Amino acid sequence: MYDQLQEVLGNIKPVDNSLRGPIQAHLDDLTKPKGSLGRLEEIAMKYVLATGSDCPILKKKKVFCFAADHGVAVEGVSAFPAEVTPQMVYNMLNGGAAINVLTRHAGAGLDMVDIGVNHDFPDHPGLRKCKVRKASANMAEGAAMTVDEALQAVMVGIDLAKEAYADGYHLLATGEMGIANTTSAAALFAVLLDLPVESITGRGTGIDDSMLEHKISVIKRAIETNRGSLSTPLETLASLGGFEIAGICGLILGAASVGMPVVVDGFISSAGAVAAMKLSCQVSDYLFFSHLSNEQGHKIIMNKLGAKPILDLDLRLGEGTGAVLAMQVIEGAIKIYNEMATFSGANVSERQ
Ligand SMILES: Cc1cc2ncn([C@H]3O[C@H](COP(=O)(O)O)[C@@H](O)[C@H]3O)c2cc1C
Ligand SMILES: O=C(O)c1cccnc1
Repeated sequence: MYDQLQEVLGNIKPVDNSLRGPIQAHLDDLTKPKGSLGRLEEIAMKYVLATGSDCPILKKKKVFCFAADHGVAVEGVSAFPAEVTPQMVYNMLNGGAAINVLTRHAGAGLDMVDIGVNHDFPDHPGLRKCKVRKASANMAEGAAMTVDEALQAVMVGIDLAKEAYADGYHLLATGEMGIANTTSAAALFAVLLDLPVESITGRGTGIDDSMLEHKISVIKRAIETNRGSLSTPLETLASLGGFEIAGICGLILGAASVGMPVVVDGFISSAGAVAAMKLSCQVSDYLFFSHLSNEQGHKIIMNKLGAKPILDLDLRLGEGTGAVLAMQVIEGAIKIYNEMATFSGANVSERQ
């Protein structure tokens, strides 16, 4: 499996920056003052570079919402019990969660992925059964996953991205559900981005001051406990991550390896993205960060990555909710690129 991952990493190519000039010339030729569509123009530039096509297509889009349980939940780091993870997966399969409403609104597909929930789900057309194990282990007492399990979860994400590409999807988004996963995400940021734990640990589902202090101490203990196995990004992901975060990392790598852009949701999905960025320095060319999460530290993380999230709506939910909203902004940017009239008179069909 390690060889398969290396092959995928080898297939992630830097975008062709020689296309920047012609793309900018087209944006400047659109019937508007130069630069007046602001970030929409940056987004169009990024999407066109990522796909490498002067006539970009953005029609089929899908959110993959990865669900998993976390052993560290027993430390009392979330405002909700672990049982909420499978309950929310059922809610999502029944169409009643926030992500269902927003994917319907956006005309996007939604696949739920059980990659590590501590529950046996019946078959359901909206559920991908890809469980690696029923919950990660408590990272405060040892590695959350073995390296082999983390690799398996990364490969699940890679395979789903490649399958979506083969099915004709143009844009993917990440989402997640897993009680206590802001604890894992914060631990990963602290180690992978060398940031102080206090600066990137937030209230998640809404914990109070004393629980926040406790959460910070649990994360510090997890980092100390796993100190001997944090030397590579994959080892760090295994020691401190979770199955859904590893799956998100894989989805990003798989999509980038076939030249398909991915929208990264909030705080937790960003941890999967950081792991992917540590495994491949080219992958960021294919990533859109959907929104600035209201979770403490996300701004510090975005600044450290030099990333400019598309939206800032004080969201702090996850599931892929910000990502699917941002997909619609990206769609607007691509319609602008493809459909506006130009000063020089060239229209889309002529460019085709
Ligand atoms: C009902 C409910 C729906 C959710 N949807 C996403 N999350 C979000 O909250 C969790 C992370 O926060 P923490 O680390 O504090 O547990 C994740 O499941 C995340 O997706 C939810 C949480 C709850 C309770
Ligand atoms: O931004 C997120 O992904 C997030 C923040 C808080 C709780 N759950 C998810």
